[in-house]
Amino acid sequence: MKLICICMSALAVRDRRRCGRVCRERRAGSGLSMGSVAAPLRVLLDMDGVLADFEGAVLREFRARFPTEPCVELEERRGFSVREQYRSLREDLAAKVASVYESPGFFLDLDPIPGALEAVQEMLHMQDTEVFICTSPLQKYEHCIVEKYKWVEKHLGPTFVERIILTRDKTVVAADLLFDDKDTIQGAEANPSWEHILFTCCHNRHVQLPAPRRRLRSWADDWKAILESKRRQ
Ligand SMILES: Cc1cn([C@H]2C[C@H](O)[C@@H](COP(=O)(O)O)O2)c(=O)[nH]c1=O
Ligand SMILES: [Mg+2]
Repeated sequence: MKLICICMSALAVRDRRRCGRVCRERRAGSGLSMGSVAAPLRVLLDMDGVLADFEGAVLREFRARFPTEPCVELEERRGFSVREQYRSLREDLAAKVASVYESPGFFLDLDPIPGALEAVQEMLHMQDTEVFICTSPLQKYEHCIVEKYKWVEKHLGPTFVERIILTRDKTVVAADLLFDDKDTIQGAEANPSWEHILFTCCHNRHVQLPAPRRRLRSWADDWKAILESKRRQ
């Protein structure tokens, strides 16, 4: 059953969030009460590192363009920023690795993460579930932005393009869940409405998550159980 709160007519983000929580509490209880109806579970999916293989492509293209330079193997990746890890190898390698992911065609040609496209399609067709892609463009955004749109159209179809949220600050987007490979997500909103599920990627494998934070190890892991547990909250 689809959930829409009557009090949601006030479209302010904070109101929508409060409303969602109230509705879920009521769903878990004995039934709906006057003034509220069921609201869908809203899921945000990050793109790079969750749907699209940014890290694999950086390494492959870096090796192709700079075959004599040292590089960082995926097993050696630590920390979100590939640029900073290359800088720690040698200062000038930061600009070289940036030139790889800032090149035209880089974002369009990213391979899908195994199982991601199938999971997204399945999620999209789940009842009481809204799926959006929530992705951050590079600061040097010339090719990145249009290629992210084209990637979604190519791999998920033109209607999914309507579901892209492009923002440098994901904390201000209202949702129930955010699947993202970045271990720390900060922004203007100190208490985002979503629960961040850390999607395992080469650079965050070694991060120890404090309870009650949760991970999804891959798209073969039980993402449906995470959605269902959130619905029950
Ligand atoms: C240096 C560096 C940059 N990125 C970029 C790639 C994307 O433009 C954003 C993250 O996008 P997402 O869809 O929110 O994952 O930052 C990166 O991912 N890793 C890096 O090391
Ligand atoms: Mg990411």
